[in-house]
This record gives sequence, C-alpha cells and structure tokens, in this order.
Amino acid sequence: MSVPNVIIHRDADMLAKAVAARVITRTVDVQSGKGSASLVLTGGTVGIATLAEIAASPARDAIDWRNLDIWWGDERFLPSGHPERNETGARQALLDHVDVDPARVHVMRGPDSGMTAEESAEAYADELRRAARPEDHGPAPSFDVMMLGMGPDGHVASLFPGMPALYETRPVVAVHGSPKPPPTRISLTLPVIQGSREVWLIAAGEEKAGAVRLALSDSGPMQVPAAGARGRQRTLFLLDRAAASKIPSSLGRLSSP
Ligand SMILES: O=C1O[C@H](COP(=O)(O)O)[C@@H](O)[C@H](O)[C@H]1O
Repeated sequence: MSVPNVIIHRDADMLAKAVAARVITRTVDVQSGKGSASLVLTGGTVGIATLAEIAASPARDAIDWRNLDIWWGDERFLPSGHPERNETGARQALLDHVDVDPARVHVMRGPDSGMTAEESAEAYADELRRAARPEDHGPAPSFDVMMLGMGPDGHVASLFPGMPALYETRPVVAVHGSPKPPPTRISLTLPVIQGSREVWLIAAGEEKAGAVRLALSDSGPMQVPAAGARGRQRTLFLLDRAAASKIPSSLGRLSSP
C-alpha cells in the first residue's frame, strides 16, 4: 500500500475546486491510456461540492463521459430519489448534467428495489465481480480513483470505528446501527478500497483535524478506518487548512496562500 501524500488547500471551497480539477485531469489521463476509466464517488459535504465543481468546470467535457464507470463507496439504504442518498446528491450536482452512460452508473439499490440491505450488498458485489478483469486479481475492479470523505470519527465510506464491517473480507456489506444517521447503509470494505489504484481522502473543517492526524499516524484501521484507506499505487490526503491543523508541518504544506 502507498504512503499518503498530503496536499493542503486554504479552505473548503478551494479544496472542492482543486479536487474537481484533479478528477478531470486524472480521468482524462487514464482514458487517454486505456480508453475508459473508473471513478468511485463519495457522499458528504466536500464530496458533493467537488462534483458540483466538476459540473461547473469549463474543462469538464474533456472527460469522455460515455467511457466512464461510476461507482459508489457507500450508500444510505434509502429509496431511490431520497434526498439523503449519496446517489441523489451526485445526480443533482453532476450526473444529471453530463452525458454518462446510464448502464455504467452502478447504483447501490435501496429498499424500493424490494431487496433487503444484505441482498443489495450482495447484488453490488455481483456487479463488482462482473466488472473485475483478470489483472485486477480480486472480486472487484482496481478502481482508477476511489474518492472518500472522512467523518470526524475517522469513518470512511460507511465503515465506522469498531464496527463488524471493518473485519469483513467480502467486498460489500450491509451496515446496521450506523452511529451517523441513517442507521442502515451499504458500504465497500477495506479490501476493495485497498485494491484501488489511487485512494483520495478528502476532508475539510476543524472537526476533522483529529481524525486526519490519527489517520496519518500509526493508528489501526479498526479504531480509525481512514488509517486503512490506502491505494495500491497512490494515496492522497486532500485537505483544507482547518482539517490539516493538527498534523506536523513535515507531513504537508499549504499548496497556495
Ligand atoms: O455519511 C457519510 O459521511 C461521510 C463523510 O461526510 P462529511 O459530510 O463529513 O464529509 C461520507 O464520506 C460518506 O459517503 C457518507 O455516507
């Protein structure tokens, strides 16, 4: 797993803009090499703000939207269209404004599908298995970019400290009793996250500073799930100054005043 590289921006607004530019550039680079790309979206404040900045970017259509696979790292187990679903936020912020191939937007199904949370997790695991290629050496694609938000408790996706999902070897699990509402969710697990080529942890705000420091220290992922979020080739901590306020200056410096 790759050692994290910390990049700090002056505030949450600049962070969202900079991450949006990074998504566009990285996706174009990957597509120019192999024709398609895979991007895992995150929910949360900065995650959705980043998608809105992609939509607003004059460079957004440098991405070949028809050759992009969109996945989610987690989803709240709520009906399609529910305002608290990560998918709803992503569609409103970006996906409804670009020419994605609907067949390549891989949604984690909610209760309106008629499935239980466990069945929805298994269905997503099947979709991941079908998308995996031999060179991925696992039950899921080696995603080109896995975007993850981070909670103040160090959770990533819907992997919360001390919860059973952190011990899972299956690629996707149902989460019950989430400390952050809603209580029932679907989440990728650490093995799938760690199979990604690049993992980008995106965090803004003072309330994340403690978790960021622990995630960059030698904390275990059971206590600080973000400490287990590492990519095979690259791991980025993309932070604003407030979220970076408790890490040693040797670990990262402001990208611009
Ligand atoms: O509930 C969730 O929270 C995390 C972090 O959200 P934030 O608003 O604190 O940035 C998010 O990454 C995750 O996708 C979401 O389901």
